[in-house]
Amino acid sequence: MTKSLNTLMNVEDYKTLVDRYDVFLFDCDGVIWLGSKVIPGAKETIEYLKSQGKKLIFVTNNSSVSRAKYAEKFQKFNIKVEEQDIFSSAYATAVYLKDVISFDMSKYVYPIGGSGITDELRAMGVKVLEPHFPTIKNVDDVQGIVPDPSVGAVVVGLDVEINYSKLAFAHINITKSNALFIATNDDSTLPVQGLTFPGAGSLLSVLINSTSESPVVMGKPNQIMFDCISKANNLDLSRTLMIGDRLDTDIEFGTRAGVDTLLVFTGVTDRELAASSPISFTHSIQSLGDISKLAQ
Ligand SMILES: O=C(O)[C@H](O)[C@H](O)COP(=O)(O)O
Ligand SMILES: [Mg+2]
Repeated sequence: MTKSLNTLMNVEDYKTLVDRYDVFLFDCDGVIWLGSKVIPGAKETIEYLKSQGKKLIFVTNNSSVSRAKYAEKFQKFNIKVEEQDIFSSAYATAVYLKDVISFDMSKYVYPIGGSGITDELRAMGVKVLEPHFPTIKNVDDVQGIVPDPSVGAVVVGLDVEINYSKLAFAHINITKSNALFIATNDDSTLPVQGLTFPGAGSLLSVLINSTSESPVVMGKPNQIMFDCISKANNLDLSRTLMIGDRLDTDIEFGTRAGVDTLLVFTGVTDRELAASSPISFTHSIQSLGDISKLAQ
């Protein structure tokens, strides 16, 4: 017997949902947008929830840009979101280094990923290493990549410009410089318009395999992300809802935090996967945009 998807079907269901919660935690990729395309109705739903006095917080595992750049991305869709209401895995990484493990700030972090990691680390006073190794063109050049004792941590996130030199430098510092091995997130895939591509977790698997080390992972479903949110917001967990498209990150994140969850089918999860997965969720809905029917 396949499990019930508890799908919200009509405006009565949507109204009951909206009245039930005061705080809405939104995943971004696959819920609000797919790459550069906003999900139809998502903007209107966000505006409707704001008009109802709800607290909206955005929680993304995507470390490619900073919270400030995400606020600009929302603005591009004409959605006004304050930077302090956006929590990303890159920000959680910076908090972890500075406030959780008291990272040796005389050391550098070597980042594999987008500007989000560099910007958030630097904003927290963490030094970021500018790559100074050769981009190697053949296997004989690889000895030009040597451990750098000033590297105290390697941080790995989604990097659309990944290459062997970056992986080799990260590998040699994790294995020879005793550098901490940290991942912003380990999502296996990245949802784009109707497709999925290799995610941060798939890139990460190269280094997990080569170093035989397991990274400390910052993003959903891990506690550090929720600690960042609850430190900045006084949440009533019984009136908080986590909305996401991925079962093993978003839904698991909400469940571990003790809040209800709403699964959407506009990202990486379809009904078949949801029905067969052992991961349970409180409600499901085809799209976040459906809730905007309450505004009509
Ligand atoms: O590969 C990745 O990094 C993830 O697919 C992507 O970042 C997920 O972002 P989210 O759905 O948490 O906004
Ligand atoms: Mg997502």
